[in-house]
Amino acid sequence: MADERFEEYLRAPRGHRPEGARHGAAGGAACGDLVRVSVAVEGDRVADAGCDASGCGAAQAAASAAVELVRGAPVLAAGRVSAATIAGELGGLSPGKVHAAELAADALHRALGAAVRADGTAAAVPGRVLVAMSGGVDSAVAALRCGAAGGDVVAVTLELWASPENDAETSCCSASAVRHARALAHRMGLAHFTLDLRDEFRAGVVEPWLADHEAGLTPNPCVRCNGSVRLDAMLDFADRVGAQTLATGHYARLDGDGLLRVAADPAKDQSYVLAAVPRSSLARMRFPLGELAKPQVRTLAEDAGLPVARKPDSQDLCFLAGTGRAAFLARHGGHRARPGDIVDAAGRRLGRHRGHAEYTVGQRKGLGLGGGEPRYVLAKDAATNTVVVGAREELATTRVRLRGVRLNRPAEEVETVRLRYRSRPVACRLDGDVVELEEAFDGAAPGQAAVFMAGERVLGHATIA
Ligand SMILES: Nc1ncnc2c1ncn2[C@@H]1O[C@H](COP(=O)(O)OP(=O)(O)OP(=O)(O)O)[C@@H](O)[C@H]1O
Repeated sequence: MADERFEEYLRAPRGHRPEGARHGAAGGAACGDLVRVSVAVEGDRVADAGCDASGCGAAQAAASAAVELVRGAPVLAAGRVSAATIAGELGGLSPGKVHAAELAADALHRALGAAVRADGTAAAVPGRVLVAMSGGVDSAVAALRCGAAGGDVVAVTLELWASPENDAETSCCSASAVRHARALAHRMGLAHFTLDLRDEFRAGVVEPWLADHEAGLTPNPCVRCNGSVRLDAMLDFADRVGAQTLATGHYARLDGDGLLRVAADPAKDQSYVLAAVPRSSLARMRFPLGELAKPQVRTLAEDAGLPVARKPDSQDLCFLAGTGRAAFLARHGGHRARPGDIVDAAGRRLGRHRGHAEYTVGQRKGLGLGGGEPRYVLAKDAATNTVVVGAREELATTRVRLRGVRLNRPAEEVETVRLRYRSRPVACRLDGDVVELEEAFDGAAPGQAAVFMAGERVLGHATIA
């Protein structure tokens, strides 16, 4: 029986390209199998689907099975089709051939995500919530909590950046992070969609980050990404699957009047990196972890039997994982590490640096200046390619110039400012594009976000000039 179904799919491949379809591919030279799936979406259904595959018979049969499973189905049902569903449709696959079902699922989900993003429309369904699932424990528990609260949960994962040298787990055929997240969502019984935001992420986050480094700044790409790239894309996608709200695994809270508020667990608080999210977007967002501490989140995951309960937290910028900042700058920015002088505030030459972009204001280690008094980076001058260093006291500042000030409340209401992620708020007075600090702050770095607070509430943000 199993063989019959396999043979039937092999004999009659679903090999056409429907009009208006979006395409997704998986596989390639590295594994010898290539699967392409095409999906056309109208409203909230898969109007038509087709495929073409080359390589082993299993890949061809799996592609046709994937097509058969989604053709005419509601998009949410298509979002539940997993590699296991495809293998099941073929009557089961031997361990050596499961790879074919995984390729077909990857190609299907690339096509499906693109088609729903471009052409999907759905009436808002009360209680439906789109959950941003990265494959980590936080967003998985966010999804659990939405479900426990009666939500009709749909999951989405963004493919933001994939290159072999910084995604150590990238399989031969697909970004493994997306595949993990999909497997987790399916295990939780959720429909899952993949959004390919690689172009937007490169243009809107990575390129500006590279340019800011060249200009001698210390950018915070997460603030920019949340503020204008990934949340926008997911909110738009939420509309297309009938979800009125978007939940994430960020540690933050929302105030009664729609402003952002710090998380109950100060050690995990992420309100700083969400500070640039417009109020209109916040109105549609939910942060189900805002009242929880990380150990509680892990316990909830364990109780639910989630395999990611003990998964370590991500430590670095998502696109830097597995590679160093300097190597990334060199490879992607065409950044030529031009050595230059390390000088003191009076311009005296104290040593050489490897390239100013590799240093950050406030840095002490790695300056290679030998013994003596500890020295800190005070400033970087891209024009003269110098790094200025000095004693710790010289880092201290009480007046910070800003650009791009955005406020949700009058400036007079601002009580404190945070000048770096994870730094504590400093009492201040905001006056136009200058913030006067009531106590000195060490190492305000041009390019970082300044986040204005009143008590626990986030009132606005700017960039340190
Ligand atoms: N690639 C992605 N696709 C979809 N959502 C994402 C993605 N990356 C992050 N998110 C969302 O943003 C939240 C915060 O992202 P962050 O990078 O801080 O993850 P995290 O704290 O490691 O969370 P997690 O444990 O869920 O990975 C995540 O919990 C998730 O909701």
